[in-house]
Amino acid sequence: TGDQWGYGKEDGPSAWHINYPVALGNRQSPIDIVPDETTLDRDLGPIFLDYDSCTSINISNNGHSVVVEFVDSDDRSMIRGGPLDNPYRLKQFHFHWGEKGHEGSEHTVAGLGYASELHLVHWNAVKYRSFTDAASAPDGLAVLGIFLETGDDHRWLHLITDVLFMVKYKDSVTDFKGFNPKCLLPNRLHYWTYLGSLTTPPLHESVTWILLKEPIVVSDKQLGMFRMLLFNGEEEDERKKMENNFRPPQPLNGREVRSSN
Ligand SMILES: NS(=O)(=O)c1ccc(S(=O)(=O)c2ccccc2)s1
Ligand SMILES: [Zn+2]
Repeated sequence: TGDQWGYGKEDGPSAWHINYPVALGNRQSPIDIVPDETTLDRDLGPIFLDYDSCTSINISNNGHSVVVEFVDSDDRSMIRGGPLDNPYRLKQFHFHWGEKGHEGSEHTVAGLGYASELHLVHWNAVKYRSFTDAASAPDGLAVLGIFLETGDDHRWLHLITDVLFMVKYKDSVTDFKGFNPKCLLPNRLHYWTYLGSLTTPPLHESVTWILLKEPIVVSDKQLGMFRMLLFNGEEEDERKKMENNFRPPQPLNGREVRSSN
């Protein structure tokens, strides 16, 4: 089946173009954000996150990351404003991270990576009738990216790290209800935005990226819990720690990166 990609030497980002030629496209993600080269756009309004009625369903290990899924059959958890012409529905969030003491974010800022990056994936349910249809449309997805840097314990991240042992193996899933991702936002919602793609196969060029400038702080210990996860399934002999599940920055190809104030 198509899902034979990974982050190793043989199946990693440099090989993805073989099965996913769009990997060599002109609006690929992530990118290096160079703040001095972004365009301050005064017409860019604030983003609004209406997550108060959000309904988380489960948390799972898909062999590439740990994913929390949400009910997206109505407009109960939305992102709107900023660069978006429509409100977009929250579908899932997941993380990317490195190995102990090394970088792990996907986007970089002036060449510097963060320890990890959280992606909240939303889809345009106004224009498209399903997530799948939206996922391959140029204005189908909006991903809110939040950088994680290491420091003190994050007061709410333990709600996630406490259950990671339940999803240690690929294709494991467990109930995860009542989690509101609002608790993972930084204080200020200033952002950069640009048109890009999924950062994993199928690499669809369907994402309006909204990257918050202010990182959240998590502890090394909390981030270390993510590395207890495995890329492989329980039935496999090999035990590969899930870490370094990030794609490196891709060519900007002349794209504009806009900055809210
Ligand atoms: N890292 S990222 O936020 O860019 C990202 C990669 C894959 C997804 S998806 O699982 O939503 C998805 C979306 C469309 C097709 C298949 C999976 S989101
Ligand atoms: Zn991601």
